[in-house]
Amino acid sequence: MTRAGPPLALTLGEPAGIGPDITLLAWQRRAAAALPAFALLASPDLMRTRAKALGLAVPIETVGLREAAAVFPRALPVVDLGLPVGASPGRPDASSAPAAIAAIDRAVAAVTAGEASAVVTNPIAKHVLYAAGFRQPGHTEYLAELAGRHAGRASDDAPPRPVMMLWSPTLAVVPVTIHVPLARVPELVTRDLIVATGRIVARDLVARFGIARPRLAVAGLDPHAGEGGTIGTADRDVVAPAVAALVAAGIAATGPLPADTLFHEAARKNYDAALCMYHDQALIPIKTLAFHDAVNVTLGLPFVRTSPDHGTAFDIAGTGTADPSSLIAALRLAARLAGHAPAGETAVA
Ligand SMILES: NC(=O)C1=CN([C@@H]2O[C@H](COP(=O)(O)OP(=O)(O)OC[C@H]3O[C@@H](n4cnc5c(N)ncnc54)[C@H](O)[C@@H]3O)[C@@H](O)[C@H]2O)C=CC1
Ligand SMILES: NCC(=O)COP(=O)(O)O
Repeated sequence: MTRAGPPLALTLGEPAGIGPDITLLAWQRRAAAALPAFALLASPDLMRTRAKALGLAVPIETVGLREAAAVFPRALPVVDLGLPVGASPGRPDASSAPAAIAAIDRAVAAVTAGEASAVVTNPIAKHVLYAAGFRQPGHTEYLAELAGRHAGRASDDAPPRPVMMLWSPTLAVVPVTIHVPLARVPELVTRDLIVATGRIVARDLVARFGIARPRLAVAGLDPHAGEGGTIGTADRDVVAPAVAALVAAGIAATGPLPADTLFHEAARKNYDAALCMYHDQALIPIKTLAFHDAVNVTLGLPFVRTSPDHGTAFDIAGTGTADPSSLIAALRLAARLAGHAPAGETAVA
């Protein structure tokens, strides 16, 4: 259960959602799940109130990041952000948005300074943060912005390009476009975007996941991958040239492949990750096959970030029915990708 090195930094997320619930439940299962030490960046009062409401006997200690790993075996270590958190379960309140954002900021500062080994985020409600002025579509893009800000102190490099991957032992998928309206997907799916995304995925599958020669399956955009240009031309004119460019770059990419037959059991044996053209093309299959095992991993960052695959689940927050499995998987995967696997576990692939 214990691990060497600094703790994982776990963010507050949306306090009216199930983030506090699954955090308490994950800590309770720390021994059975062989969890690495983590520190929650949140309000200790919020966590005490939620633990009481759920009837969970979870001791909560307010700590600094340096003490978190030592405290973790006996109590849930919480780093107090010192910001008000007023939302109650199932009733999001924009006044909590600054605390949710501050937790992400603090987690990135900690991992950049070596005080945390990786960032694990609890789910945020995007519309709540948008209402409070948050300008990025989600964590994925905001983490890249923060990484760029930290790097910017030392270099003039462009901010990193973040790539969302949903990973599970059963399937890994990458949405090439993420939180955009479906109507805009055809204009946003460009050859350059597919190639840049594929290159980052291939690089990080080698570097972080230890897959020597990753195989990428690239889904077509249109039905039957365009049926040779007779059901749309995007697959012939955009996706196929992108796959050719990836192959020319030495990456084992195939496609465009019809998306409707890409995810059945036999097909999944042919690739390590599927590049999909839009959010639901990627997330529907993995959430159907592996809702409680899948983890959201951001590739392309200079640090490790994982998250549960699900959202805030306002409908069940504070009821005691939230399942912490995906958060547990996210904590375990973060430790493994950061090179701090619990004893006996090293490989990810
Ligand atoms: N990484 C992140 O920050 C993410 C945030 N979201 C946000 O979550 C909010 C709600 O999104 P929805 O589409 O409703 O998806 P959701 O994942 O929050 O909920 C969908 C359904 O799954 C159930 N569910 C989710 N997680 C569960 C768990 N751990 N145990 C048991 N049941 C669970 C919920 O009760 C609900 O019925 C949105 O505002 C969205 O922006 C969504 C996905 C990821
Ligand atoms: N649907 C996935 C999702 O919303 C996760 O987004 P992010 O906050 O991790 O960028």
